[in-house]
Amino acid sequence: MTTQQNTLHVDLDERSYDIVCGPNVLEKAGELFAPLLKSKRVVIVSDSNVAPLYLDKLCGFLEDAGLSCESVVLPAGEATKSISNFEKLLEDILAMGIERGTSLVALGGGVIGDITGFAASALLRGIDFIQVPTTLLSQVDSSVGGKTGINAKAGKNLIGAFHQPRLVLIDTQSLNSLPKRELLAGYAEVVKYGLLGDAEFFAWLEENGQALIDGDQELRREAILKSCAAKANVVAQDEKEGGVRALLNLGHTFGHALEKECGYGGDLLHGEAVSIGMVMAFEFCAQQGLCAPEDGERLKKHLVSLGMPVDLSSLPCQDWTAELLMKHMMKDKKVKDGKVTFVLVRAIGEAYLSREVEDADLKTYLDDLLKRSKA
Ligand SMILES: NC(=O)c1ccc[n+]([C@@H]2O[C@H](COP(=O)([O-])OP(=O)(O)OC[C@H]3O[C@@H](n4cnc5c(N)ncnc54)[C@H](O)[C@@H]3O)[C@@H](O)[C@H]2O)c1
Ligand SMILES: O=C(O)C(=O)C[C@@H](O)[C@H](O)[C@H](O)COP(=O)(O)O
Ligand SMILES: [Zn+2]
Repeated sequence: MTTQQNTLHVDLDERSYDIVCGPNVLEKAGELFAPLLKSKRVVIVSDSNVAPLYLDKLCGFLEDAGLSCESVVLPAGEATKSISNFEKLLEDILAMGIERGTSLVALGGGVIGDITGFAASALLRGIDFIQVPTTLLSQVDSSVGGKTGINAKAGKNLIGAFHQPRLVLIDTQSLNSLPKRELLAGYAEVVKYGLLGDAEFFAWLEENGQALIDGDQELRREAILKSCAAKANVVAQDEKEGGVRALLNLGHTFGHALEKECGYGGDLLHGEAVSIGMVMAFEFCAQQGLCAPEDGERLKKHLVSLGMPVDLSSLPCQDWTAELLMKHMMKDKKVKDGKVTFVLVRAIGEAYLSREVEDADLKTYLDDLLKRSKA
């Protein structure tokens, strides 16, 4: 069995950690976790889809290395990132009688990573956790960087903490069981790295995206490593999003507003919202004369060629208005003195932050978009 593995490093002083990526690296969980743990005890948090596939395997590898393994399994899906599920998760873990040396392990996608990391940040005033991401989205984005949290009635990810993992273990083989819709949703965050600062990577994705989605293991590994390296570099410069880290939010101010409006029940996945949100960012910039319209068209063409959503017309949730979406955008964590910080684009590979967007211009764009999507 191949275990060709690569290691990247997230450089954050005493909170630094490795990202270990490769096929079948799950088998190495015991030897990789053991030196990092403060005690031999780990609690694995997973979801109802992932647990039947990988929980026993992971536990087995940990037990082979002399570690003890308990688990909590949450329902699958975005709705799990709620205050009530968070409360239940904390109570369930506390009922196990954990100590400060106990570590949590997030085994699953971004939902499990986000809620588990947040639980780790809060339990006993902070315990360690390890990320074992099993979706493309979580392998290229959510497992790295320490943003943890849950959704609130007011909006997406509004309750949380920065809490870095001790290790990210990416077994690229786990993507073989991932449904195609989820793979494509994760691919949106891969495309994001090209758009925000690496036009060459975007061109590489235009060339290789289809084969990657179709299952080429080597291309997947390359794209995951490239994405993680880009994210690690940004996070090392700006751990708590005082500046440059906000670029990782390209497409998210629009995307999170759409997610909030669709509810968190699976009608619109996070990555799908990001796909549409990035196209909206390019369209808005083209309308404002900030970016050539051809760049947005090129982006759309690539996303459409893979079967990804690029506009609102296909979505089952359709009750939105420009005012409603703008109200949701005002809940964005990048709002300062009542103004949203937007991630805008000059071209593919050239994103920048702006607080100059006028409400009237945004409303004109959204009104026009909504009219087009209902036509
Ligand atoms: N913290 C961050 O920096 C960050 C970054 C990006 C996204 N996010 C968050 O991540 C979440 C989305 O993550 P996601 O797209 O991974 O969704 P997810 O965690 O809901 O996983 C998607 C679906 O795939 C299933 N699944 C996971 N791994 C599988 C596998 N290997 N085989 C079969 N099924 C599998 C899950 O059970 C779920 O049904 C959102 O809440 C988003 O806000 C956070
Ligand atoms: O890590 C970051 O920083 C990101 O913005 C990555 C995003 O892909 C991710 O969706 C993140 O959770 C959004 O952050 P938020 O602060 O807008 O909730
Ligand atoms: Zn995202």
